[in-house]
Amino acid sequence: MRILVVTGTGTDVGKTVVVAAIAALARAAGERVTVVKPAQTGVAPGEDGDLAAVAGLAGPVGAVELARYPEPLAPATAARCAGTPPVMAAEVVDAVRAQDADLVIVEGAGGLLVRFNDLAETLADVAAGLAAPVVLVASAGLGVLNTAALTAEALARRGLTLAGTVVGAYPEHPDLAERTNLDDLPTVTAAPLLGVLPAGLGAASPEDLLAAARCGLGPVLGGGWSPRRAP
Ligand SMILES: Nc1ncnc2c1ncn2[C@@H]1O[C@H](COP(=O)(O)OP(=O)(O)OP(=O)(O)O)[C@@H](O)[C@H]1O
Ligand SMILES: C[C@H](N)[C@H](N)CCCCCC(=O)O
Ligand SMILES: [Mg+2]
Repeated sequence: MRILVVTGTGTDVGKTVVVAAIAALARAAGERVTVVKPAQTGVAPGEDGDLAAVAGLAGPVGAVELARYPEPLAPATAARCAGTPPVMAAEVVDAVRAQDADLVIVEGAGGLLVRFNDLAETLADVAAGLAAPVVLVASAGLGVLNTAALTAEALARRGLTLAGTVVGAYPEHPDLAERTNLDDLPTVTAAPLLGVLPAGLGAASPEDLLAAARCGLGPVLGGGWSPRRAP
């Protein structure tokens, strides 16, 4: 079973779309895919969260959501507000390891060091517990070089592997920063740019999502990149 941890340079940068694109490619290759969302915030009980979005974009996948909090906040804060138990990194690790799938993709909430609980556990602890590589989903525009570099540094400090960066929502008419960022992201993260997905895919059909994934991520996935096998 391969495991991939997906984080972002922030919230709303296209992590869910990138998760769906990777899941669609894996499904098209005949793989059984499960997506794990440790903590879904900002969504009420019964409403569609990120896992429903992934299923709508990528087709049927295994889906595991360990906790849901209605306030649109970091999971630790949202759990405190709700007065319900927070998610612990060890339970995320256990839930991932319990899956019967060829590929398990774990999507964090917001960026890497957003806290799951008041013990200051984050997605970085989950990646460490799983010895899994991390994919960084980056925003496209001015400001991302700093947040991408900070994320890469935080991963390196913890001995975690940054598989590379994917720009989650690239505009049709990029400005100067959006164009030059494609050159600079690999430099400031010391990791490859794995792909670029066009903006607007959140509303795409499964067919269009798969086509965009093949163009925007397929050459990388087909070119030998693969998540490290879990121990
Ligand atoms: N179903 C959808 N229809 C239209 N737009 C969408 C849809 N889902 C996401 N988007 C848009 O795509 C962009 C990226 O959203 P996405 O949910 O992938 O971000 P994220 O990085 O996963 O955020 P989070 O930290 O909340 O998980 C946002 O601008 C969002 O408004
Ligand atoms: C509600 C939102 N869409 C995310 N799920 C949570 C993002 C938390 C970000 C916290 C922060 O970095 O300040
Ligand atoms: Mg998301």
